Amino acid sequence: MASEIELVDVTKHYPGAPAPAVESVSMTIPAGETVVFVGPSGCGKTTTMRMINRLIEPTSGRITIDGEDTRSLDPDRLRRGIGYAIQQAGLFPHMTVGQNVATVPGLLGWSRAKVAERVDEMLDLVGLDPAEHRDRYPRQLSGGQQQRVGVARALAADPPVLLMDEPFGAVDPITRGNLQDELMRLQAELRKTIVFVTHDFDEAVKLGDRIAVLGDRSRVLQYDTPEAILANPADDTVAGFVGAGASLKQLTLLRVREVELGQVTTASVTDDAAELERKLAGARRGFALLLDARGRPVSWVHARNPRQPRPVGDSVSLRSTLRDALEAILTEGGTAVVTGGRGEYVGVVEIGTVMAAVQQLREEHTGVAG
Ligand SMILES: Nc1ncnc2c1ncn2[C@@H]1O[C@H](COP(=O)(O)OP(=O)(O)OP(=O)(O)O)[C@@H](O)[C@H]1O
Repeated sequence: MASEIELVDVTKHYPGAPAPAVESVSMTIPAGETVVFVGPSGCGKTTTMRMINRLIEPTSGRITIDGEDTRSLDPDRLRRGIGYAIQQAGLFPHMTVGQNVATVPGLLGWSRAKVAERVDEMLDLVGLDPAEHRDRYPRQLSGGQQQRVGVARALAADPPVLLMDEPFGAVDPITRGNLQDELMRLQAELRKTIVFVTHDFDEAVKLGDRIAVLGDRSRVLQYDTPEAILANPADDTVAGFVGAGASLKQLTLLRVREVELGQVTTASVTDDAAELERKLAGARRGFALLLDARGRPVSWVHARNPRQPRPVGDSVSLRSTLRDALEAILTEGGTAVVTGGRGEYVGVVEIGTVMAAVQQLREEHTGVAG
């Protein structure tokens, strides 16, 4: 279940402030997509997001959820239908993890049994063992675990919309990466409409189906897919925000399975010396990849020096990103070996393939934007 959100000419002018914090923002957030608001500090991301659940009342303009004007709804009722997760989880410190997750179901008057069942289901969903964590207090959890509980609480009443304001801002980079992966896994299953605020463009690229790059007063500088924004930033401000390394970031969006794999000559570890020599003589580039009896890559062998094979180091799978493939190409000396589901050799990626993929993305998106 997911809902479309529409903002029409939405403005927020805080009382006494010389200028509006958000001015005349219009955008449609499609049902079931993750839209990331990204922009510099103070540009109005949080204000824009909080107007959706009316934690902040717009000064003017209209916000609808599935066509229904949010002003026509009771604010408390509206908020119970919208999950909300914030930086440092915002858990109630004097309540247990279980009680925190149970907040909205409790307000909605669910039976005790149904609430208890839901709490365990949610903790499980975010990767926390319910028996172990249910009765702890937030201070007894790590930062990353607290964020997980924050996400579990936001999802507890199965809301069609989820607002997330820098939810992973306060944890170390590795935990942050793990939490991002978890959110992507959850979203692939749940398909909520998620509005996610961050000032980290890389996080936006990773999580967003679309990114809204916001400028001063939440002006929408560009609203598009990560691929399109990386390939073709709308203006210099967006380009500055995309930052250095746009091509490398593009490579994180492409998977090895999406490009055409090359092939190298292969031989088997069970081949005798004569057979190996014959194969090497026929090898176009003077080397072959040795596979074990189950077809898994073992080592490289050169015609020049067939008795001294070099073990295959870094290989990638079909699910790996092209950025991982590039890393393997660089460490392996020109060719990344690609393996399938059972670790078997399926092909190779070479530098030309990677360059062609980036080039093609650029051409596609220049075409669209022009
Ligand atoms: N309650 C308030 N009263 C007056 N001004 C406010 C209030 N809340 C925010 N502002 C101002 O509105 C502007 C936008 O703030 P907002 O928090 O929406 O930006 P943001 O993009 O989310 O920033 P950050 O990334 O730093 O969290 C800022 O100039 C801020 O000072």
